[in-house]
Amino acid sequence: MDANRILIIDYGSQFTQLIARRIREERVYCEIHPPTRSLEWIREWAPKGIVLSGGPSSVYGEDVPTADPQLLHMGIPVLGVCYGMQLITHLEGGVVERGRREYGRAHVTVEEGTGIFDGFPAGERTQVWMSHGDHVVQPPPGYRLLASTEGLPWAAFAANDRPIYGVQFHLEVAHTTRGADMIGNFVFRVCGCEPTWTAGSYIENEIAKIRSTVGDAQVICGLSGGVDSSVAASLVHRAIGEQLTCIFVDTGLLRAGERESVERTFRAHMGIKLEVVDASDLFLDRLAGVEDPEAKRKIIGHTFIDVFEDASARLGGDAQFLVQGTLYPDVIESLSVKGPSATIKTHHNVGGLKEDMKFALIEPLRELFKDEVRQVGRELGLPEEMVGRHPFPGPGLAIRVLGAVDRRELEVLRQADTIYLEEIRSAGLYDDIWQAFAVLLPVRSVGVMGDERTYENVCALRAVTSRDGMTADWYPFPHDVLARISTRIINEVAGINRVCYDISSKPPATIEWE
Ligand SMILES: Nc1ncnc2c1ncn2[C@@H]1O[C@H](COP(=O)(O)OP(=O)(O)OP(=O)(O)O)[C@@H](O)[C@H]1O
Ligand SMILES: O=c1[nH]c(=O)c2[nH+]cn([C@@H]3O[C@H](COP(=O)(O)O)[C@@H](O)[C@H]3O)c2[nH]1
Ligand SMILES: NC(=O)CC[C@H](N)C(=O)O
Ligand SMILES: [Mg+2]
Repeated sequence: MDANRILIIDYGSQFTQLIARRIREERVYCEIHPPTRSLEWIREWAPKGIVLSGGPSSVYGEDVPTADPQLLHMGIPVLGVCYGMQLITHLEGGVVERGRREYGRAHVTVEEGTGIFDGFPAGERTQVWMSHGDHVVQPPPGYRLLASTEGLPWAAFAANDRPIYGVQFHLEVAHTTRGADMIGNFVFRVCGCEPTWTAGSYIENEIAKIRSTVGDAQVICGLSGGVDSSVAASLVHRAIGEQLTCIFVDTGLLRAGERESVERTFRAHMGIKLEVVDASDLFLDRLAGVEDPEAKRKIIGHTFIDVFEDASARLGGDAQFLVQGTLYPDVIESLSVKGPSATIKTHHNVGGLKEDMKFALIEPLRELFKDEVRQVGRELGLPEEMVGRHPFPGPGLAIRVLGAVDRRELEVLRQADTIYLEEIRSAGLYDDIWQAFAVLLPVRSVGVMGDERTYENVCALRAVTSRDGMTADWYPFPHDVLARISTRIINEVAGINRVCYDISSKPPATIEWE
């Protein structure tokens, strides 16, 4: 286990994940946990430093998340960001006041170039990003000023006798120009971490963990052909070899030709036992008439597990473990166990699991972001055609045919999606885009084709750029490419007479429509 690790306590800020990203970019391992973790738990976890995130609450509010005041006296360095700084102030006897809301760009002047400002000359003015309504008016006794802005006398402070720091601004966002320097200073200079967190060290740790968990039991892996499950399978295979069998489920919700292409690539590159199960009737029957997106997701999650249990019994083995390619964002967005962040949607492989499932889960990528998984995949020697694939969600086309799903609509969407991706590839844009897909809307519009009136479905196209799927922006296609895609879909796909392009970012939208 990596001894160089930082604990992030999540007070519910939309930027908490970014703090984790920035720390990992410095090659230091970190995890996000809720404010309810006890001091004993923290001592056991043994972080070299603790970051208290921002959050929507006010320290004087009722029932607001807090911390044990002893947290600041454990001998572990602490950095409070925004709400985190206000909380330190409150716990240590300073004063926080409401008023003077400030959002966006500001400039701090560094008073003292030490600690997190190491290497900043005193008097340096640097751009930061603010998002707060409360602020520190009087620091706790024994704290001194590190930085201020024109309107904000206490923009950053430090305790005199302990490595405790607070910043009112968000050093984790890209708009804080020297935020990475400040985070680097905290983890290396203040906490004394080493930059040991690499894909290679991660693989070694995980292999050891998997071996000791599994022993000589049989293991199955839900393999979708996507990046995450391929990397997970390859990692587990390295750990336990022939004890692993992969199961690819044809859900009836896959894209055109997907089953064949996954089988082909996997058999060519992986050398792992593979079972292909056709469960399309089961999935489609259970989904018949179901309109609500969350209900659809839960049915799909349960059905996956039923199919895995069935396949495991048929294979004669009593597999005790199920490997899934679950990632950190799946977990963060599905559950609120990690803290006060809200449930956005139930990813089929997390919140959608059956309660009485007979497998124990092995999820070696559960703490990683997508781009980190790609790095691990490259390190494991997987081909670029697997590692560079756009993500495709387990619930597949069921969350892209909006509302109730049937075979006819799935087929219409499949045709549109194929054309869309063909054109993206032939324009050479596949690798510039993080994820692209078509959505079939349950809306019909009037058109005219060859002098005949048509009354058919609308198709929406989505393409986004992103780094880890947590935030995303719409992709600015060249207009001629959009024009070609639209013409081809309307001309070639019976059932669609209008094409729209989705220009929403995440947040406030999400990448998928359901
Ligand atoms: N058709 C499928 N057959 C078997 N398992 C599946 C299938 N689809 C999804 N899964 C399981 O659900 C997990 C989560 O799916 P998800 O789409 O997030 O990951 P992925 O498919 O492995 O990678 P990617 O995000 O690149 O598509 C997968 O890692 C896999 O374990
Ligand atoms: O395996 C999955 N099971 C799911 O239930 C699921 N829901 C969304 N996604 C994928 O996750 C990323 C973020 O999607 P959203 O912005 O729509 O939440 C995007 O890449 C989505 O395609 C899923 N993947
Ligand atoms: N982003 C934050 O952490 C905000 C903290 C606090 N609620 C404020 O408005 O000042
Ligand atoms: Mg997938």
